[in-house]
Amino acid sequence: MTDRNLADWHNRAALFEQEINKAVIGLERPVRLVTTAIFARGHAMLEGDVGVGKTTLLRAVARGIGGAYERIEGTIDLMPNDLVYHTYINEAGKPQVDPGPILKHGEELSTFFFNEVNRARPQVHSLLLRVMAEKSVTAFNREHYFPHLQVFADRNRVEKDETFEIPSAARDRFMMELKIETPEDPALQRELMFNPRFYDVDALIETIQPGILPYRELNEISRQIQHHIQASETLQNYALQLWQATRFPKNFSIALDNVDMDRLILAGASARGAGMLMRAARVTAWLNGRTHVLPEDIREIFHETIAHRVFFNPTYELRRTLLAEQLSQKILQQVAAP
Ligand SMILES: Nc1ncnc2c1ncn2[C@@H]1O[C@H](COP(=O)(O)OP(=O)(O)OP(=O)(O)O)[C@@H](O)[C@H]1O
Repeated sequence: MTDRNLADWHNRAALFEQEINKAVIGLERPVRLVTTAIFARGHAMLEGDVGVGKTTLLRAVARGIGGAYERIEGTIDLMPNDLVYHTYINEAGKPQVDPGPILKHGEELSTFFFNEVNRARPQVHSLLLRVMAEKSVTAFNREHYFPHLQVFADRNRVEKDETFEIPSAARDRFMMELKIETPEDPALQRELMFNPRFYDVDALIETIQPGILPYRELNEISRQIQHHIQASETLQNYALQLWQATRFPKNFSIALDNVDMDRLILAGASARGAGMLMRAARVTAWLNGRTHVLPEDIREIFHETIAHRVFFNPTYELRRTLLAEQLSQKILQQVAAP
């Protein structure tokens, strides 16, 4: 792949973001983060209330990259097999087995949206984990591969009844956790409320130019970006310090109000998490038009790639969202950028 190719992909990425921002409004930052995850080939957890545009965003993404899109609802009675196949009585009155949402598009599956993932049972989470990590499942006596698959999940954060928290290991496999919120700008709120364009999602998605980022080429372009975008030794030292600060915040004089810093952290970010931080930072540098990562590229994606990997003592877990935000902020404040 040549520099010209990368430059061409850079233009395509800009067009892609522009098109997605036509379908969902006021979500420029989440759209940038999702674009980053796409080029870093990472899965993402979306956090947001109902009806804030998550499905619209992901359908727009699927149209922008091409390939097949599937969405599944997490429910308490969902079984792992429901993802793989479904059985029913066909018109001839005979039992029939059809491939389920994961299998039915084969290698064309590019975007899989697991809505309300915390309503599904742990057995379902473990299947999802395997699909995310290995991009394959075993079914009908053979292995099925999904080399272009990217998983997006959404966690219902309003209702906690009958929910199953995603285990730490599963959360670590998500490259990012990002917030999707209703825009605060009154002009955008007026648009969403009164412009009929936003009432019909199917028509809205149709307006997006299809296949701007051909999904079959994303793995290769992602590899090229990781090789092409440099991280100097000084930058590496900075990134290492940030990682250490998630493990031993006290060593960096990080203190949060009303928190015993000796007890806050059960485990800091994993090595996988630290690697994902740099993968995302390289893509951010590339999207920002650079050939070298700068501290600001890391800072741009630090919270979304790292906060969900830091495990708090159970006494602090209840206040996780707030504490995680404060911790990220303090780390970025206290670790001196070169
Ligand atoms: N920021 C936004 N930009 C464009 N449309 C939006 C936005 N927020 C909400 N909508 C509109 O609100 C409706 C619901 O959006 P959508 O189905 O994408 O939400 P959701 O977050 O996936 O909700 P749920 O979790 O209930 O499925 C759609 O008609 C969508 O066009």
